[in-house]
Amino acid sequence: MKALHFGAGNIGRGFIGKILHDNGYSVTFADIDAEIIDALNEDGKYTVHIAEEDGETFEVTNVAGVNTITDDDALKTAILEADLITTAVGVNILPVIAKSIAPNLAGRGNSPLNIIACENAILATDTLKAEILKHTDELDGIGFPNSAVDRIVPIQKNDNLLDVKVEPFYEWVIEKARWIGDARLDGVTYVENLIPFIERKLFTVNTGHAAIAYYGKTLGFETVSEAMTNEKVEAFLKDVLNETMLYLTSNYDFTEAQQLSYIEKIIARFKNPHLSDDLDRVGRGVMRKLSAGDRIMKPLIYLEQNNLSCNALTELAAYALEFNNPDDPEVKERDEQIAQLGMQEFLTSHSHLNDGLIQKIKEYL
Ligand SMILES: NC(=O)C1=CN([C@@H]2O[C@H](COP(=O)(O)OP(=O)(O)OC[C@H]3O[C@@H](n4cnc5c(N)ncnc54)[C@H](O)[C@@H]3O)[C@@H](O)[C@H]2O)C=CC1
Ligand SMILES: O=P(O)(O)OC[C@H]1O[C@](O)(CO)[C@@H](O)[C@@H]1O
Repeated sequence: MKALHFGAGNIGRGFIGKILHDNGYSVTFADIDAEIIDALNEDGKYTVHIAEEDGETFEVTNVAGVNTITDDDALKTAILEADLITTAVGVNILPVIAKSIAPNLAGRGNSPLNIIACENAILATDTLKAEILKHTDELDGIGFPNSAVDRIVPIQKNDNLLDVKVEPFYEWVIEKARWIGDARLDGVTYVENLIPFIERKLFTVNTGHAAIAYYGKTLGFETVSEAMTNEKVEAFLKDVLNETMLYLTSNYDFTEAQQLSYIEKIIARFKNPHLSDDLDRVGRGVMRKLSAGDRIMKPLIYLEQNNLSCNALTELAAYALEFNNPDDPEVKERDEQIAQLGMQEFLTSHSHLNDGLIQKIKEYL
């Protein structure tokens, strides 16, 4: 069985690649990073290290690379032969990936193919499919299940370029009804209704992480585990997660007790001393994280509209507006837009906030 995975980065190698390998797939990674692609082709394998006391290591073998900029023919072959295509490139890159995939779908045989976007966004596979449909309508026999992926894999530098250190926990949830074919993946949970799982993950793990990153930076911390030693950071994190719990328990069947237990496990993951995760990585892509459907604004808008408590999320929005990382191009974009439009118009057009909420955020700035 053959899989083609776009994005040979942290999640690609440390999570998706490992699961696919464990399921007997040979995995071809497609990426623009020539160094990584060359290393994959030279070594044909890499090692995944589990970040815990006496953590195990796992060899991921039978891997190869395709350079999406220079290897058109190899990319076409990989798409034609694939039983499964996955991505972990960043949701903003999906339109670019769609352009690489679409023209190569014609000519596939009748064997089942599933295409899955593994990004931190709600229904990212739908986004990818809509982009592919802009270039082709030959999608017969292709499944497009949405999915939710959860495993913390920090940016890292290892002696071997391909090796990757990951936290022990992982969860990959896939929409059952849209999966084509009988061959299911082990290590993956298939569900009828994915939305509650995606939102629970996005508005707990990712909103929580954003709270640590954006508030932790204001206190001078550099990494998540460092920031989590500070009582004020942990208290703020819990306030934020109590508010997203209100959102989640109001919209889905999760009980408060279930959500509190989920939160407790996630806070323990954030405290993992064997992982060094930069606050700058966790806060990256600030325009995306300030957008209306993402981890801060979606629960905030709902809670405010329903007169539910949302002070901590309001404060978090203010920290996100002040987050400073000169290496994040979206920080520059945010600042340019705020300078051009003014804060009021920026939050109205980009984050879809009403005047009352904007006023409350301004009180924290
Ligand atoms: N790192 C983490 O802990 C988690 C990340 N995610 C999500 O997974 C996705 C990837 O994140 P990471 O692996 O951390 O990022 P990363 O930056 O380590 O990897 C992304 C890879 O995509 C490649 N890429 C960029 N443009 C491309 C293109 N046009 N064609 C092919 N490859 C291209 C990059 O060269 C890079 O190797 C993001 O959507 C992120 O939100 C989800 C869960 C956990
Ligand atoms: O990858 P994004 O969406 O920029 O956000 C970083 C977040 O994603 C993760 O990498 C994994 O869920 C978290 O570590 C963090 O909350």
